Amino acid sequence: RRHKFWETQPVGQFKDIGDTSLPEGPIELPTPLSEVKQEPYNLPNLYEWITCDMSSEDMCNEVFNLLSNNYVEDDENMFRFNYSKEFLCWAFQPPGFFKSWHIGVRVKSSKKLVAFITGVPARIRVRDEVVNMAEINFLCVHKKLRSKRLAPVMIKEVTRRVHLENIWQAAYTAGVVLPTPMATCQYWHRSLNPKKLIDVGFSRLGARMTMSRTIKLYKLPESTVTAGFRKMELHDVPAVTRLLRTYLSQFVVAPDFDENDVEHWLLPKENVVDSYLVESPETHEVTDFCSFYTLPSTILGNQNYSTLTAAYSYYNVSTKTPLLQLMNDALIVAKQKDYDVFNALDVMDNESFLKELKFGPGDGKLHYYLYNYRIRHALKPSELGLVLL
Ligand SMILES: COc1cccc(CC(=N)NC(=O)c2cccnc2OC2CCNCC2)c1
Repeated sequence: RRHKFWETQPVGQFKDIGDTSLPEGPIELPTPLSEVKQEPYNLPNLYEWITCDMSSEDMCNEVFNLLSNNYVEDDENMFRFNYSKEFLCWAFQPPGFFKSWHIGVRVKSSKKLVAFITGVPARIRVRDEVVNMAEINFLCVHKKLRSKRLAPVMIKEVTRRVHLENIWQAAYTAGVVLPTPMATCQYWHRSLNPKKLIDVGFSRLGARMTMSRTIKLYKLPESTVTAGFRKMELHDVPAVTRLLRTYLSQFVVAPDFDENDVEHWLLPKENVVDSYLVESPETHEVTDFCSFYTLPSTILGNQNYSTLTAAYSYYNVSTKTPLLQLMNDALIVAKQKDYDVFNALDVMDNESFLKELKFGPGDGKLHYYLYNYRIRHALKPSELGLVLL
């Protein structure tokens, strides 16, 4: 019964791998809006759809609580993502967002929220085509309702609502292999608080290593080293947009950010996203940029700690400061802000600094997917310029 659902969907199928006769691009053509199913898909009897209005505090709380207790855990079920409420409100409401793409499932009787899925609009370039897509994320079914086949109907419903907005492609990631990854990335972790990471079982003491030797190994300077390194501010949006668009143009798949997108996704927001840039002291030109987003994890079953604070590498551009030095300054800032760990994928040019900055490989992979868009060969991570939350 592997992939019974995905075999029915317009995605690259395993049987098509290597079939060079199939053209790159959309798999199915758009249908006239009048032919898109007008009413929601049927849910099992006890459940009903709800469109989640994330501008409502109560709704934000319900979504936060569902995800906090039921969203993605690591392979050993020791940690669970714990996105903050302000992070979720930010993630769901970028420029041009559609409320109808914030989809929940309630129990009819109790009105309890038991499942969720979101889409946000994104212009994503694939080679030289800019495609209007939906970024699908935060698919979550309550632990008690797993294997009731709710996920396929939720995916079909968000697809239907995306089609109603005349959008026919999507991008998503998963820790599992589905038909068919457009890229498969390795994740890496850089310890900032090695003692806590070892205490909670995130890391293990290296062979022939003592704790004090390990703490010394990961020690970072108290302050950043690059002249002109500072937090990004609103007036930097045009310069950062130019820098980012030029940098991302080299990748096969990357967001087509404009100034509105940069203002939303990259302007620093407390406890959500941090962005820094290098402004040349001589010319006042913005030459480099680095950013990370804040995604804590609940530590499941540890007496001394309840939360792992993690920074996730977002978009980084180096044109003058060596990327190694720029990212070391990002580590220094993350340590100053008391993060426990700094995570990164081996996408873009990240491979060039991971080992040297003492990142260790994680125990899993993150697979990237496109919906209704065929890429002839899976991309190398270094060809991918897209980071999803
Ligand atoms: C440490 O706490 C965890 C809690 C849940 C899962 C994992 C492992 C994992 N699955 N990690 C990643 O997917 C990951 C590792 C490095 C960078 N980005 C990542 O995922 C991002 C992007 C995809 N959506 C989730 C966050 C770790």
